[in-house]
Amino acid sequence: MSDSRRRGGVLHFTKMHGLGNDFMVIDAISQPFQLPPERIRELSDRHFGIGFDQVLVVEPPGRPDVDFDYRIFNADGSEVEQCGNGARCFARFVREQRLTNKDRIRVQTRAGVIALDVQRDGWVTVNMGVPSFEPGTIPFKAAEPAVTHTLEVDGHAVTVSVVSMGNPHAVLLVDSLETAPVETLGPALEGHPAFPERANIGFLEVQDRRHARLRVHERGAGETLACGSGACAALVAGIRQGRLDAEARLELRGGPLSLSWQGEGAPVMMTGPTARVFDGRLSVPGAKAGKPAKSARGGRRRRGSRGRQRHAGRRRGEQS
Ligand SMILES: N[C@@H](CCC[C@H](N)C(=O)O)C(=O)O
Repeated sequence: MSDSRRRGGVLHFTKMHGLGNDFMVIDAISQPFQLPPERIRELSDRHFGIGFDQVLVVEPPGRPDVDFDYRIFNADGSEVEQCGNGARCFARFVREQRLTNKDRIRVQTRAGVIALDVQRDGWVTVNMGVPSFEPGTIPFKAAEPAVTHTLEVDGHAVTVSVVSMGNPHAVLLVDSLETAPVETLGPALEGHPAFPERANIGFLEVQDRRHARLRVHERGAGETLACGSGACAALVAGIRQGRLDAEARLELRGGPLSLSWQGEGAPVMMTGPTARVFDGRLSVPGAKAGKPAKSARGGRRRRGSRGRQRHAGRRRGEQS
């Protein structure tokens, strides 16, 4: 390890994206990681910072049956449970950094363990876990689970399907993505009192039983070009409303994802591409003074122990 890295003054990162949902990816196994929420907010800025929707952090495993711990921070600095597009980039990153050579990688998120399968063509299939419709799990304020719920927003009734993919989602069926009020209804529903921990809001236009289009206003990031967990939530909502088959292709603003869900109790499978954009170095003068970011749930997370050394092999600009 170089002197500057030992001093903790430089943070190495990699910029990646999954269908334009973009990330600052940090190897926190071979270097210390401390970015306070206000610094994440600054760095996420597309004019004054690096520009990203989420920060993804690779940590040593906290338990023996997983390969890594996977932490996620939204552009607003909040720590969250799940990021599907990020999970695919995570798999590519740990392999290219030679942190593992496995084709199947098990990672611990705040929402549980997910499995990442690297395909021969470089695409990654993620087992995103079993969706939950229990209001308390999402969390969502309702007496009992239902396929749809009605919320009031500015005096208007809005019908949503709510689902937890580890993180909270609401999905609205719309006639057209072009006229869907994503910019106004997205933020209004994200902060609706029925979602005590806010929510990601998907607008789903079903084309036929195996094809749909989706825009997502993400909690803590605004509208993004794609949201993997949002696509999973939209598939599940479309199936439960009788509009989609068990396997479907969802077209997001940044490109398509292939998804499948075999029904109640089964996990959602998501397959899509990843892209590595560039490697960078960041000066972090206050690194040692930083505190762990406040989570979207309001708690603070324990730092994992630092164990393994990385054998760095940096490559640039490769996309698959
Ligand atoms: N872009 C992600 C989701 C990231 C977290 C989300 N904004 C939240 O707050 O739950 C994805 O691809 O799933």
